[in-house]
Amino acid sequence: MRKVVLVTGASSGVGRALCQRLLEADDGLHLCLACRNRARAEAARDALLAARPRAQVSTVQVDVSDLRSVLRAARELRRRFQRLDYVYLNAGIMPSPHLNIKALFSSLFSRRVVHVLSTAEGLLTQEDRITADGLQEVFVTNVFGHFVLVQELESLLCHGDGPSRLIWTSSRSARRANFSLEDVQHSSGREPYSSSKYALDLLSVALNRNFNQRGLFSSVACPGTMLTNLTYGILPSFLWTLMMPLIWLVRFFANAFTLTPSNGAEALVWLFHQKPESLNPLTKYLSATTGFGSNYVTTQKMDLSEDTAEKLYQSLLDLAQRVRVTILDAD
Ligand SMILES: NC(=O)C1=CN([C@@H]2O[C@H](COP(=O)(O)OP(=O)(O)OC[C@H]3O[C@@H](n4cnc5c(N)ncnc54)[C@H](OP(=O)(O)O)[C@@H]3O)[C@@H](O)[C@H]2O)C=CC1
Ligand SMILES: CC(C)=CCC[C@@H](C)[C@H]1CC[C@H]2C3=C(CC[C@]12C)[C@@]1(C)CCC(=O)C[C@@H]1CC3
Repeated sequence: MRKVVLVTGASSGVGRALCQRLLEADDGLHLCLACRNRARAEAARDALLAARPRAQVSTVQVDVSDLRSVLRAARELRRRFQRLDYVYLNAGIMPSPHLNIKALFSSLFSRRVVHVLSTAEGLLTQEDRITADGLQEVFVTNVFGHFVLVQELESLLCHGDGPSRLIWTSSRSARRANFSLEDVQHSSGREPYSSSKYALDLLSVALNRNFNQRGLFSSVACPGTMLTNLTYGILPSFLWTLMMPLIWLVRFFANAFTLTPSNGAEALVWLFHQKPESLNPLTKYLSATTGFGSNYVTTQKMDLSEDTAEKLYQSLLDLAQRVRVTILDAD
């Protein structure tokens, strides 16, 4: 039977490159591209099939920031499939980023330069907004919409017939100091992106605790810094092009500059090939590229407590319950 792999945010960037690399490794897969824009999803599907005609590629429309759309997509997936072997929870946003140029320059002359250039600590803030469901957009897109999707797909993921896998696209910029259990949506801070990535690291740990016995395993990967629509929102493409000689030099010291989405997909593809029991739930798997352009996977112990992970999980369960009631009342 063909393995079924669902990828959110498959229409561009690392999600699209991941699909291409998965089919290069095994064109006997069924890939389902979960995208918010139908035309971009179809274009990605056509390009994948042109390169691998033997593969099966389908699309499903989902806007993970809109919970009605998530419920609709999950219903459609339950209708189409009996099981999902892998779900890549990859769609993500960083809206209206502001790069602190002064902090960037001073970091270039500090001893923490490699750390700052790998994590963007102290360099970036964002403007968040509230969605029609009354939730913070970065939180709902990067974390909560995916959480509700996983809940809705439970019957396809916990089927008792071998393990299923969740693989989250996190980030090296996930930072404990930017997350608070009292404000899980980061409604009162200026670093919602970092907070959301830290929240999904916690969530992955909690999902392992609650679902491993039922055959569902969750992992967290970071693709490194790549040139995608997300990073072109931070600086325009011509500036990236101008900085490229400097970045190639920096890459000899900072392995996080994977630069292309295909390089960035390294850890996500590597995880696909691993036995879930062999993975550490408290480890983040990082794509890395050497100064000479070779890709490899490295690991980082996540800076979190299992107690906080469980508390976040419980608060997301509560929130999901409340939101469902509101949606059902309105319909
Ligand atoms: N670029 C980088 O350096 C890094 C990126 N990441 C993470 O990688 C992931 C992919 O980003 P990347 O490839 O860089 O950027 P892209 O902007 O190229 O890709 C983001 C993908 O998410 C989709 N998406 C965004 N919002 C929604 C939504 N509401 N519903 C459904 N899909 C949505 C986009 O769809 P559409 O095509 O319609 O816009 C797109 O396919 C993100 O989670 C990001 O945080 C992590 C570390 C570094
Ligand atoms: C000289 C040089 C390397 C300049 C680049 C400066 C900045 C534009 C980058 C430095 C650290 C980068 C970074 C990201 C974006 C680009 C930088 C701020 C991310 C925030 C992209 C999305 C992530 O998930 C994490 C990345 C951390 C590092």
